[in-house]
Amino acid sequence: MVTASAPGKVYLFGEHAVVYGEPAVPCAIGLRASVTAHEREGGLRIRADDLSLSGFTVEYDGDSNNRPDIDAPDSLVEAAMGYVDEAVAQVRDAADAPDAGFDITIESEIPLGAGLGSSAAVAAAAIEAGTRELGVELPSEEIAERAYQVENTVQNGQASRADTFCSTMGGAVRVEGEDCQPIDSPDLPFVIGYDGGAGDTGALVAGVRDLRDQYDFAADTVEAIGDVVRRGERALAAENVTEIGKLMDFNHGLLSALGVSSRTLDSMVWAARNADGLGAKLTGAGGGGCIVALDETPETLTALEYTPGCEEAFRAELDTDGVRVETE
Ligand SMILES: Nc1ncnc2c1ncn2[C@@H]1O[C@H](COP(=O)(O)OP(=O)(O)O)[C@@H](O)[C@H]1O
Ligand SMILES: C[C@@](O)(CCOP(=O)(O)O)CC(=O)O
Ligand SMILES: [Mg+2]
Repeated sequence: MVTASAPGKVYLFGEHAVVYGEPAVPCAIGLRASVTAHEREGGLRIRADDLSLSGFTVEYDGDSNNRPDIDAPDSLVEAAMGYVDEAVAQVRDAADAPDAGFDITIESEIPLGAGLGSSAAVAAAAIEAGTRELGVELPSEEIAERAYQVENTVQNGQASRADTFCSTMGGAVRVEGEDCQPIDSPDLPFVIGYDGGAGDTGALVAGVRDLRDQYDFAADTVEAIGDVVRRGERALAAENVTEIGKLMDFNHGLLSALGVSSRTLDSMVWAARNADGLGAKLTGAGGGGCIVALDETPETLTALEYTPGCEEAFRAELDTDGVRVETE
């Protein structure tokens, strides 16, 4: 039996635009997902008590015609189980063990569908745990690449390597197309606001793609996000936190223009701005979930706690530890 864990992340800059080849800078944070894999005689049994479908436990054999019998719409169940299914497919492929069966248990501190990269963390941790359980040790680059394949399949061929590379490597990273690099970052005073909601990553990515196809100015907006990221990288290298904050504000405006913000995400961003934080933006796919702000003082955290629609506000730190084996 092997347990592996991987961190969630916030996007300092560049989500959505990264899907179209612009650069992005996500940063791993100290909230983790843990996956335990135990080899069994064929089939798959998955226990995922943190999964938001009313804490169900499912048992099924991995046959797509034989879905778990639970009281939730099929599309929701399929989207929810997709990441684990695909991660197990990657494990079987990597270990050249097409018939390997597993008991998988997932425990996670990362809110689901909230822009903190729970899917990437679950995928990376599941691939590490599953392959180790079969006696195969993958280099971290391969775990990242296989976790990306998981996201790309579940998001219908519309994913970037940003979340999965960040979760696998830890720390701050820069991703542009296939070019993925760890980068230096000062300790940034992240404050996260969470509205208790979730967005559907695949649908939000598809919405931006449609806008981009329909309007030149939407395509220009995606490119403008790329420009913000390039300026952001320079600010990060210069450890100019004030400039990083200003660019985060700009990045949020552009994401809003692309239709991926929401009333509560906007309220939380404005609460952070009114509290004189250094900058704030939604993180991840959007639609609902989390914003990330920068503030060294307690003001933003307090303001978010009093913002209608904000369910939880907390500080987070850059976590330099990527995917790791916890017990073997
Ligand atoms: N604790 C968990 N247990 C099982 N699956 C999980 C867990 N956390 C995340 N997942 C998977 O990740 C999906 C959410 O990923 P996504 O929509 O990309 O949002 P995000 O990555 O922003 O959290 C869930 O539907 C589920 O498939
Ligand atoms: C919108 C996107 O750029 C990030 C999605 O992040 P998350 O799954 O919401 O944490 C999609 C991607 O890069 O695959
Ligand atoms: Mg995700």
